[in-house]
Amino acid sequence: MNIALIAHDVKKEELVNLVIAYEKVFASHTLFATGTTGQKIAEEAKLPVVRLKSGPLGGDQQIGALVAQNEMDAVIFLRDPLVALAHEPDVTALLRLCDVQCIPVATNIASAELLVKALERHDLAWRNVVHRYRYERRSGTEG
Ligand SMILES: O=C(CO)COP(=O)(O)O
Repeated sequence: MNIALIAHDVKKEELVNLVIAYEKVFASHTLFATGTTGQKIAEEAKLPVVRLKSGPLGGDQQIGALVAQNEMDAVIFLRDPLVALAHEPDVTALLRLCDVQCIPVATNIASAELLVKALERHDLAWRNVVHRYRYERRSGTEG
């Protein structure tokens, strides 16, 4: 599964701690993250992360593009609910695309933990069907 991890500055430590606490679960997936979040996860949780641009520089939009292409299976986005950000439109667009594609998205640590437990139980295994279908269409091997 492809999992996107994003956290605003006041929430980065919470997200890193979540990744460390559920390291075994996260280690069995491909992790994507916005720039600074990804750097912290790589350094502190010692897991490989595909790092995209920093959120304010377009990283949220890059993850949004992956969601739009149905390539992202879950998004954990720990937002700071108490400040307005210059790139708020990018944040809103990403969350909207998750709703468009019906991609599970957690925006606080409580729902993030439920999502990780669902991953641990393989509740999202049906997404492999989506990936296989996309692969077959690309390679022209569909039946
Ligand atoms: O701003 C962000 C998401 O909107 C997060 O970006 P960084 O991970 O680069 O701090």
